[in-house]
Amino acid sequence: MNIMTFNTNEELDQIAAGIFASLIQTKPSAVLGLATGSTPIGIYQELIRLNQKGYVSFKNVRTYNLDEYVGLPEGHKETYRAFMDNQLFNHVDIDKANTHVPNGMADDLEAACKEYDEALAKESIDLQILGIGHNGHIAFNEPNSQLHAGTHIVTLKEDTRQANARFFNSIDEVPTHAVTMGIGSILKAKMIMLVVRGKEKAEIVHRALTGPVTTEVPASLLQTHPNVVVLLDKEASTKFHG
Ligand SMILES: N[C@@H]1[C@@H](O)[C@H](O)[C@@H](COP(=O)(O)O)O[C@@H]1O
Repeated sequence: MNIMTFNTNEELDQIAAGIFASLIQTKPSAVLGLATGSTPIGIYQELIRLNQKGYVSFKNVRTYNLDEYVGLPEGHKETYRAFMDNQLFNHVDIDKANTHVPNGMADDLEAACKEYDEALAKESIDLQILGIGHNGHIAFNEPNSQLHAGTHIVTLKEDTRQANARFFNSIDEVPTHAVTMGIGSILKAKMIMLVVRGKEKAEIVHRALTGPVTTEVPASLLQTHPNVVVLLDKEASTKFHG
């Protein structure tokens, strides 16, 4: 596992976006696994800049997002579809038909999960970007005695809802459920980029990457993947330097 620490968020964003850009330059029809949350925003901004300057084109790129809230109405600004449109897709030359976000509004959510898995089964994600939750979750795979391999519906933990409440008017508006890609699909990606920022994540990222591999810390499963690059800001990296 390759762990890199950056003094500034700008440097982290540039290197991370550079890894995406060089993949797309060598493989214009690359398949990207994308994430939401505050962590990837700076990286997406850098990708927008590279796209607008003509260094990289998303014309033939296909994307699959990790997760989506259940029950938010279409167009709600906190749906992960709206997040992706606003933070990346609306600003680059990607064909929206090539962008995929799990459907959290389907009448039959189980069928929608199955459909997402069928689409994923036909693809091979070249590069998957991940953030980490305060409790060690990746996507919305919450700590548990067992984890799911495929796309499934999850009940969000209270601490996850609290952490995400900052994007809503109040905690009561934060959905109680989500649809998430499973750990199996995430680990199938050819390369995984885990990005972690901030001192409040220093402990959990250290535990996930150096502690026991356990479903109680879903990100610890990344230790079993052969090609993970970890990008940390200074504050998130403190436990690695003693
Ligand atoms: N489902 C998302 C995750 O994919 C994300 O990695 C995590 C961390 O979010 P942030 O980057 O805002 O700290 O929270 C959310 O719950």
